[in-house]
Amino acid sequence: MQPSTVFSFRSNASTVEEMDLLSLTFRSLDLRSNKPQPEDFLDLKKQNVADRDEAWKKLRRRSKHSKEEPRLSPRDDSKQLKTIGMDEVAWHDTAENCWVVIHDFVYDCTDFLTSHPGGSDVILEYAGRDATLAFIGTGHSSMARQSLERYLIGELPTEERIFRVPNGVKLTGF
Ligand code: HEM
Repeated sequence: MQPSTVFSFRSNASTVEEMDLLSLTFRSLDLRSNKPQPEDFLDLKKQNVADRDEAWKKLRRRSKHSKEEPRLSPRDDSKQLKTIGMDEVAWHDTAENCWVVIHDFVYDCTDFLTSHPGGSDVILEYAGRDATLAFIGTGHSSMARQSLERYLIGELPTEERIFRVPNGVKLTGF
């Protein structure tokens, strides 16, 4: 029997668009991809709740039959990652010392800041904080997602995670 997991998430999203971005984040994780496809956005723009439900169901069916291996960064699951809490991450919030959290993994992007194609400012805005939604929302390529691995230094403790739980991605209510 699968152990049950309590999943809670608090969000500051107040508009429909923000909520959509939020649910897309979860949805894309549910589909085992870090990046929602353009057609997913089109489907979700539908205002009618019944239409939306149908769109979700279609996406679910697609993910069920997908041959793609489930994978969130990092690739090498056997690598023992250091556990780093948000209280520690928060101290690294400057251009000289810049950590961000994406999908519950902690990245030190200090050396990458000046070479980031999107500029250093956009990352610095999230220095010492969770940058998952921003990272997904700006539509990074698979190359960009892979390059994250180079900066990986740890992961959040289980109780602080939003996106990953010990038995895999656990998302409900969507
Ligand atoms: C360590 C984390 C990050 C890595 C490794 C990374 C990597 C990259 C890469 C490789 C690109 C080139 C385009 C692509 O391949 O998708 C890119 C573009 C971009 N990134 Fe990031 N990124 C990171 C974090 C962020 C964050 C937190 C934001 C916040 C908003 C952001 C915003 C952007 C934007 C706006 C572009 C587009 C630049 C353009 O096309 O002019 N990135 N990033």
